[in-house]
Amino acid sequence: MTKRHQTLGEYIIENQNSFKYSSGELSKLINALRLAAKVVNHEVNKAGLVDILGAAGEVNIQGENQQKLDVMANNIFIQTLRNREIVCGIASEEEDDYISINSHDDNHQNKYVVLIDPLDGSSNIDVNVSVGTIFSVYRRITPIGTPVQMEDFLQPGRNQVAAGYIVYGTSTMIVYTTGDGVNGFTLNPAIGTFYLSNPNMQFPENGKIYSVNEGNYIHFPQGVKDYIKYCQKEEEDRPYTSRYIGSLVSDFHRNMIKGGIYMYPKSSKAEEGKLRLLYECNPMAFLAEQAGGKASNGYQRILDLQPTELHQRVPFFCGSKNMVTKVEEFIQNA
Ligand SMILES: O=P(O)(O)OC[C@H]1O[C@](O)(COP(=O)(O)O)[C@@H](O)[C@@H]1O
Ligand SMILES: [Mg+2]
Ligand SMILES: [Mg+2]
Repeated sequence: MTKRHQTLGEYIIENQNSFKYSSGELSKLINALRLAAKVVNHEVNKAGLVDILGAAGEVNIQGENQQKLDVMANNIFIQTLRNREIVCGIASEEEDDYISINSHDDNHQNKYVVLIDPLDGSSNIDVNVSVGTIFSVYRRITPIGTPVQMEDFLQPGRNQVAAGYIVYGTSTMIVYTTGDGVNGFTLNPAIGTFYLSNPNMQFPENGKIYSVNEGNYIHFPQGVKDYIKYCQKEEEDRPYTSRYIGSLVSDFHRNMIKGGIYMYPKSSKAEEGKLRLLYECNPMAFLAEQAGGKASNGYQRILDLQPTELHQRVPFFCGSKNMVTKVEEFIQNA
């Protein structure tokens, strides 16, 4: 007799008291993200049938051509969080500036800010390869009763109270942490319910997979080049396998299950790399550490970096603890 998996709704209720600020608000917030995830999942699944593939015709603050699904996912997450009236501010990869949201009593009573990458892996949208959504949640640090400020968003990653991602792949999953381990829930599309499928997810300390866009190899710093050569060498448990989907969420998810490292280094083409600290690196770093893994910019723990801008980029090395330590050694000794 198969064990009935707990639903996400049941899990949220059962565990809300283990959250140190427990007041039910964070549970409402996770529930709102769950709803938005289902709506986006529905759109992603039928993307080829309706006119939501391709570019939207706008360029976002990153200088990237926004895809129609980037814009759609952005609108769905922002609208759903706004409607639930539990956040005082939202920042998104697809929005130039943060959005201030007032509580229904017009008195700025909401406590949480959310930072999102509404559609991660945009280059894979049109080619039916898995994509995702990434979210990061903080308690505001400016006084309740006043409008949200930029400093509420520019907090170091270690202050996150929740983080997670949704992967729209062969199955749709929501994977998140509230600082008490990482759990994965799979959507049963027939009934629209997420079930606990991957309790207490853990990064193996060592792995045999490295994920990096080797097309940029000649532009990488010497230490990174040396580490890639180390991964490819016929020696001990190597060579490792190269796997790169080109969607951070999907590469991270695979590496967390099988053991591996994801790297988006700086290069002579991109001084700070490509990934955004606030809504890509910080949430994935929080998840990684909660799952026994590690995340660094090559020199420093990602979660200890002090953000200075909403859309700043940082070099990113994340995954199995011993693999991240190894690449740091190569970078720092180069
Ligand atoms: O094509 P590249 O340069 O290898 O970049 C791929 C990386 O960029 C990203 O697509 C950036 O995220 P967005 O799609 O949200 O902009 C990551 O998901 C992925 O790992
Ligand atoms: Mg992204
Ligand atoms: Mg994106």
